[in-house]
Amino acid sequence: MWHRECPTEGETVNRRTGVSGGARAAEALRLDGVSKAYGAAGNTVKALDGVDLSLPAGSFTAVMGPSGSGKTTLLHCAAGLERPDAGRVAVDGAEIGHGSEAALAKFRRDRVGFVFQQYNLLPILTVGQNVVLPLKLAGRKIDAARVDSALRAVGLADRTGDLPEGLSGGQRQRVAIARALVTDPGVVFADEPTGALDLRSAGDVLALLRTTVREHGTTVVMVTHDPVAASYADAVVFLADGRIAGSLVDPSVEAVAERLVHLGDRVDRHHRAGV
Ligand SMILES: Nc1ncnc2c1ncn2[C@@H]1O[C@H](COP(=O)(O)OP(=O)(O)OP(=O)(O)O)[C@@H](O)[C@H]1O
Repeated sequence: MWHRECPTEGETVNRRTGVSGGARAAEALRLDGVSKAYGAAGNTVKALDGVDLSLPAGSFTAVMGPSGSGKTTLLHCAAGLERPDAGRVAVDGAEIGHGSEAALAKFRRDRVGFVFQQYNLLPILTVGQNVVLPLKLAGRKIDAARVDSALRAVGLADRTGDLPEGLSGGQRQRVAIARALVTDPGVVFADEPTGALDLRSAGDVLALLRTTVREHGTTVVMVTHDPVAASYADAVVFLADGRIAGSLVDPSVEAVAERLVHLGDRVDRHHRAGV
């Protein structure tokens, strides 16, 4: 979809953990003709309409668009949380198949990380236990050094034994980022990760995501409504009416805001015209 210097095959292999083995694809995420509709026959909403997208490994992409344009549906289909009606999705070179729910769950556990607006930490587990959870669920070896390294990366190594309730919103989101990173996923999907945070904590979380991409070669795809949040990304992909409506590389806040206004105009015109 957009281009920047793309690492060669295998170059990003576990740069974060320094663990060798298992080449990483140069293309972190690929969608070909992905469509998804909701509702019963005769009353369907086309949430995604033939979306093609290709994102390089080690990139930070924001997905933006008017309300109802399909951002969350795109994220869910790309992350294997929902099955598209048509088209193909590949994460880190592996296609999400048409297998069972269990196969889809395994795909998610092995290949993707999630960061949600409301953090989704388990309140009865400590910070360390929350971060270790994806490794446990994936049946992987519980590597204390890996958990420690993920918590150090987000600046919370000294809070391992604390419960989430003792942390601020920004700190909880940083724990959620550590939890997303601990399995070294092909792509981290973040849905409005700063939506519940004050400006300063939001800035910290966005800077952390950007550092993770820059220094560790992680690939991040973030849905946001906020042009300031989007300006932290390498590129913005715009959606309108379930279709890709353009992209912006090295986005400034002003350029993003301007595009959004025009997308809104376009959607209004479509609706007025009954399209
Ligand atoms: N589970 C569902 N059942 C029915 N319709 C749905 C469902 N999920 C999404 N839709 C519809 O699909 C379209 C796209 O929704 P989606 O949530 O992907 O948009 P969005 O861009 O993320 O919106 P927002 O910015 O408001 O969160 C909307 O018209 C929405 O009403």
